[in-house]
Amino acid sequence: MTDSTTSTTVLGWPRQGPKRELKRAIEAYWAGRSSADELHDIAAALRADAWKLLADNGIDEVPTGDFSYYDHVLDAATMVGAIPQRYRDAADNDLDVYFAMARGNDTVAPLEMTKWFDTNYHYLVPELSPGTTFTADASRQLAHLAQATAAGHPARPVLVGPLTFLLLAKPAPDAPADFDPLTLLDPLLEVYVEILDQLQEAGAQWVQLDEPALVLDQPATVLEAARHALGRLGSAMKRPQLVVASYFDALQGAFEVLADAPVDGLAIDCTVPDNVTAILEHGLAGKRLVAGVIDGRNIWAADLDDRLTTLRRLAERVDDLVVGTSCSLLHVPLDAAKETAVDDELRSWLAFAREKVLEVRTLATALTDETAAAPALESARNALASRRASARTYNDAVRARMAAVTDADAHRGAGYDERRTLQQEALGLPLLPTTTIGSFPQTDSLRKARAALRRGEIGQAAYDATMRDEIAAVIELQEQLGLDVLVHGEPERNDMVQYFAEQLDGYLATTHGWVQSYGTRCVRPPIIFGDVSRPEPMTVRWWQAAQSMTERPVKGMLTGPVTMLAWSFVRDDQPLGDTARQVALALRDEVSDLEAAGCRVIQVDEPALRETLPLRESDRPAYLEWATESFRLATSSVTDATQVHTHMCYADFGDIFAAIDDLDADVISLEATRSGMSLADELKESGYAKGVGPGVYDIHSPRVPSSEEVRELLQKAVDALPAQQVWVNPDCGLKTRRPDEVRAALANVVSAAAEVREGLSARPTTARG
Ligand SMILES: Nc1nc2c(c(=O)[nH]1)N[C@@H](CNc1ccc(C(=O)N[C@@H](CCC(=O)N[C@@H](CCC(=O)N[C@@H](CCC(=O)O)C(=O)O)C(=O)O)C(=O)O)cc1)CN2
Ligand code: MET
Ligand SMILES: [Zn+2]
Repeated sequence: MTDSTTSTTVLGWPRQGPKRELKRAIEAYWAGRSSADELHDIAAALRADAWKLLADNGIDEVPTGDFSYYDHVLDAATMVGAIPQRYRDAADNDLDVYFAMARGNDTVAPLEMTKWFDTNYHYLVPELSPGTTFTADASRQLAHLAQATAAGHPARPVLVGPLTFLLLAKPAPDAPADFDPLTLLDPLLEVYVEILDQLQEAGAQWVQLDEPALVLDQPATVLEAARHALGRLGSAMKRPQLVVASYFDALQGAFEVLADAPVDGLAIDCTVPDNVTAILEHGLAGKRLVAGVIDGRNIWAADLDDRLTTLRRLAERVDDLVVGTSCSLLHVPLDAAKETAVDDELRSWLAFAREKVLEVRTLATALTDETAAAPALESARNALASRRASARTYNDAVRARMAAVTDADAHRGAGYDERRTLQQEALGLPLLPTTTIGSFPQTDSLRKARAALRRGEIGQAAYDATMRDEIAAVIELQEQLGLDVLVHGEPERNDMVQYFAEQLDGYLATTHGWVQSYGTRCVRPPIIFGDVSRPEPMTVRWWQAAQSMTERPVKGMLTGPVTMLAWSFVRDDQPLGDTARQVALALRDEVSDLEAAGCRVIQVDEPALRETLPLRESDRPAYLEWATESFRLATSSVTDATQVHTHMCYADFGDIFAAIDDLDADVISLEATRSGMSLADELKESGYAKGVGPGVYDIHSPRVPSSEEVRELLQKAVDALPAQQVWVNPDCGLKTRRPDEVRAALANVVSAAAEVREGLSARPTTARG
């Protein structure tokens, strides 16, 4: 960096590669089709390409160590030696121990996985206990740093910070339940000190410590711990300069802690106006500011004039200004220019990771030399003007319909008890009814058929026939297994959000826009660019096909409005609640059409309801209001005898039981296995009184649970809850599992349900059917 130009960086970068090469390499290693060395080579080449792309596009300092084989929180756990003994015993080399923690193996279940703040990225929850001894292992960080340095890139290792690490961790199974991981702060800090020493020794000028947990509502004790932690790291004898990064929301009280800390820089999310105000008001006491003015989480080309104004104001207040992204670009796809199926006008509105790098560069250039940046600023201005003026974002019919929505539209006719009676009459289900969450394995042959259709190698009729065959096989399997409420298996879906987005107006699906969701699993979040409506039925023919093959009820299967938003890139030009209502009305049409076709059980999945909950408590009531209302708007057109199901997975449901109740769904299935069915007690305490299926089969692991394991979990559920309330189902859909795993696991689920049912009928007082 020279004095005359403003420096640039990004807080992190997508890991999968332009063609998801990392995914393929890791899955090949898992399948025994390639060696660890082959995996390491492919990964190293992807890192080299990524850093070169950054450097070629004017990024001065590249992030390193954020490139993970599975998850950066798991990497942090490994780095500090927080590896529970059962994983050390479960494999004979470090890489396989790592993957055992991530996804389990034949001998051990994986760590719990949950959402990274309010994103669709998932991390593995570190397990800590009073006996945890931290040990430093910076080998990964050192190797990546050495690789970048050798390639000539100024590099900045990125580490999950010690506070966020502890705040995201949970007590190990053998720890006292009230054990607070924060009590381990001091020993953990000593390990960080050691790692910082090693990184400095290896030539790192700067290290980035990610502390996004500081944007959550934290009690004074945690802010005090933050002060203490940064004090300790800041006073380390030998260390690189430290930049502490926070993102996703306003820092509020934590701002002062950071501004006062004896560290050298702060990376602050400057897409949050409160954060900019705090910097302008209080300054940063001489620290470097990595100003995160480019949104790392959405895909709209930025208003560069507006961003430049912000940067100029910041530049007056801080001495050392670096232009950057608000967070890691992990959450956006790589390259909008690759979306050649999108017309030029629409594509000009988009900025994926590569385009965001160019925006960062343009802003930095403009700060010192506006003439040099003028052409880029001008083209950004044009793109923005074209989007703002476009008729494609506006639909009169949708607007008129939104305006006509009444309160009654968002409410069922009768109350739950009355509906329950009518539904039981219509469906005649046994006690502890068994069902699945919707998807059956997405096999290679299904994906190949879809790819062939896309390439024009087969026609629509042949494709549909393949899907019908699959539906027939899935229906037959469920009948053989003895499940009570069946599903068609979702073979036709590439993804539960993208599939619907492709059929809705106002939505744009991408071809190459992959974003990591967890481990090697990726999604292509579609883009809501305009008013949303449903031109024609989306699922009815698949449901009809399935129902024509069986006497048992088949669930209609849709993705709910909140999840459609949460797993898409959303408009930034209208309130989220308005977009949610538009999607809800489109889904309402589908719900009505399913019911008209004879469907009596309709599931509308809302797995993203919890993750979309604003990080700050003060923003939550308004969100929950529009979120629950839009779900009810989507589902309330049906008669009382039609059973509405919903489903949610991997979340702490504790803080949203009231909202779950507000959805007024007749039955909800929830993930519960990895937390050992502690959910059942929480449900009991909450007083939740509608149908509920706490999951008894962890579908995120290839492990097949034994019938005994399932029975124990289910027994816990019926011990806590009235049996007539309880449904039996896996934690989530089965699309990521292999057919043989699914058959074996579901057989155990069904037999466990039968055993528990039998046990209950031996004690008739607890089981009124
Ligand atoms: N959007 C979303 N978010 C979610 C979930 C979800 O289901 N959807 N579930 C939770 C967990 N997240 C998940 C995310 C992804 C996957 C997943 O299985 N993803 C698949 C891709 C799914 C997909 O889009 N499939 C397409 C494209 C498949 C593909 O890779 N095709 C090949 C070619 C086909 C071939 O020859 O194999 C290609 O395009 O290169 C299809 O089936 O049509 C993967 O990573 O492998 C599962 C769970 C939370 N968040
Ligand atoms: C991530 S929630 C998934 C729900 C969906 N119906 C499925 O089974 O795949
Ligand atoms: Zn799920």
